[in-house]
Amino acid sequence: MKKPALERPVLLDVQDITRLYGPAKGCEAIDFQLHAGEVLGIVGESGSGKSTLLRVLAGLEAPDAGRVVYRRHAGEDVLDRDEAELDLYAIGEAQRRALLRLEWGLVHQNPRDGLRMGVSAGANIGERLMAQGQRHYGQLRETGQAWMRQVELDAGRIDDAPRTFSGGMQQRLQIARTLVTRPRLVFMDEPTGGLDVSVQARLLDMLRTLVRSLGLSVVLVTHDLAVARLLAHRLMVMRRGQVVETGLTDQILDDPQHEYTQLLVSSVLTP
Ligand SMILES: Nc1ncnc2c1ncn2[C@@H]1O[C@H](COP(=O)(O)OP(=O)(O)OP(=O)(O)O)[C@@H](O)[C@H]1O
Repeated sequence: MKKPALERPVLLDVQDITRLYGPAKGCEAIDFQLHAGEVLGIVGESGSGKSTLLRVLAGLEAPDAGRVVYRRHAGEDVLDRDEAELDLYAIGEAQRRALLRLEWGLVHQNPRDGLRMGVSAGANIGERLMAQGQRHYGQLRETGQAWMRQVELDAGRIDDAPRTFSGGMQQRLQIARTLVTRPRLVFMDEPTGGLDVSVQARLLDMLRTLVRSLGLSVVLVTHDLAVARLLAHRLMVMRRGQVVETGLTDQILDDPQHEYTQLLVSSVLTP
């Protein structure tokens, strides 16, 4: 049987991260650890600092203070102990970019930010594999089609450009493009935001299946508590740049302790 996530090794160690644009604007003194195979949901109302924190964690924006440490070989064969820990903003820009390309994945809210709209769906999926060194055209195409089926897209449209796809289809393609390389760590920013409710529900269902079957380690930002409930093992509630409460998802949503969390939860339950 699989170990519960909290007993597994730490993959990401976030230490006292601060990135402020002004008082209470951004994120302040954030500390947490993400374990391998765990989905951590960061929730809070608009402007609470979720996306700022995610950008810092995902290597896109340096913090004013604090460290983001990635334990690369957590739980696996450690071949190179020297490289077991990477301090995200102490390593060079080139190494950070390589990490993002080869070992991490990022799903943006808007698929346009994560896809190349003018090249084919197949090329979008194949590109990250090629960055990992795969060159065999037939295999890239086969993997592309297999992933299109996995995210419930018509594999016959592999040569079509994503700009000819609907918003929901584009988001599926972005997910396929991100997951095809089997990233060890995935960041998601409102992955179902901006879509129709019915499209959202199907996408969420698919995401949940993928997250479970691949045993993904995910940091998920969402303002939608239903999304958090369905995907996350653990939640971190943010308000005005600070964490006000953390805990197991069911505990937080069924028995919120902080006044702000109580308000968030009750605002969803009250019609
Ligand atoms: N690049 C920036 N320059 C100046 N202020 C910023 C910048 N990015 C974010 N902010 C401010 O920081 C605060 C937190 O924004 P952030 O986008 O992190 O919140 P959020 O919780 O993700 O909200 P939303 O769900 O609306 O995206 C907001 O007041 C925002 O205006």
